[in-house]
Amino acid sequence: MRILVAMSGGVDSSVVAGLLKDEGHEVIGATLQLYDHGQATKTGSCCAGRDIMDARAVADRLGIPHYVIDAEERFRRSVIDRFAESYARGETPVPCVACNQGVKFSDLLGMARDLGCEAMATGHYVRRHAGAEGVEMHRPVDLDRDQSWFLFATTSAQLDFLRFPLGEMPDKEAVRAVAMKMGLPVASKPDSQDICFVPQGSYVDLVETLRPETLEAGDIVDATGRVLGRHDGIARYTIGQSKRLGDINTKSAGGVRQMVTRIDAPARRIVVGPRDASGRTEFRLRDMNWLVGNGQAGEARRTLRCGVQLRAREAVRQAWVMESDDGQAVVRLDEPAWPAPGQACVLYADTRVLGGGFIRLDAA
Ligand SMILES: Nc1ncnc2c1ncn2[C@@H]1O[C@H](COP(=O)(O)OP(=O)(O)OP(=O)(O)O)[C@@H](O)[C@H]1O
Repeated sequence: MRILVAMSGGVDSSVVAGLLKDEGHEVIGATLQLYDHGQATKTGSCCAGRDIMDARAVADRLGIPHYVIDAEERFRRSVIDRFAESYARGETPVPCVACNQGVKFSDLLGMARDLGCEAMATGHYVRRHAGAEGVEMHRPVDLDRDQSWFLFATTSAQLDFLRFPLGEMPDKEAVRAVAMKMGLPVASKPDSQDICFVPQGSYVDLVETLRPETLEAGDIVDATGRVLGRHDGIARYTIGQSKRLGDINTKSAGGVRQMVTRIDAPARRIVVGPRDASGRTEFRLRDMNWLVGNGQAGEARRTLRCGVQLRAREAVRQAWVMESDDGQAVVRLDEPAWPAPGQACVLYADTRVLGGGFIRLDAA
């Protein structure tokens, strides 16, 4: 079949292109130019200028056509700006979900269809296979590389069209070995970093440029509003954090350890509370995407007993999840946890992704 491969210039998607070519498919490579390469001098990021050249070199080596698509404006609006705005609301954003939905699985997927492709493949580590109800999404074999949490918003229609050949790979070494065997020029290239558009760990600089108020100092208060100390910008904090609280925790040596329980963005305040008393068992999800049940009009709303994962690298917790109005859901955890608004809550049944949504802690 004719298949478009989303090529980042990294090892993973290069191997995907090679594997599909070897299987006899008509492979077309496409790389998104996601931001200004004049400013993007970092290495190891998925979208720096160097990576476009790498993707082209791999395509040449494989003898496949390769397109470069200017998605800079789209990426800036739907990923980078929203990332900063989310911090300004006191949230902890997940930009990779916005990128998958707002760029890769929209613009690029549309281009694949326009080119007459029957599928689009990426180097994401996730498995997709046919089940009784239709196509299912599962965690990959290599759980260390699991990207299913970042892909929860993939719709059933998108999933139908997508392919993730690396989901069955045992580990990254095996992927590199394939790259080596195929003679791909990127076989030894370092892995990309967590957030492609920020240099190593300094998302704060970017957020400060776009929304300076999120890095202004403010008060750290307890639940009653009593001032306990000062912070250096709400964008540096997330719910459940106990670092960066100054001497609040050392002062109370012998006392109860404090952690962030709420980020009050309008008042620029960080609210803290004792760990054991501040967890919550109930919260809401917005923008739900369901990959289970048909959800047609007239069907009963979904109520699931399942596992939920509240952060990218966190253990699964047991919960009830009840579908509610307007694409929302209510989560009721067995044990208290510290969900952060803006993060994803992904629903699992063993390895299968049942759906997910974004955490909201406000009452609405
Ligand atoms: N700039 C881009 N253009 C086209 N596709 C991309 C781009 N960046 C990422 N992708 C696609 O999304 C997948 C997952 O991206 P991610 O940033 O997680 O990269 P990765 O897991 O390090 O993979 P790789 O080794 O291919 O960079 C990639 O394997 C690729 O298929």
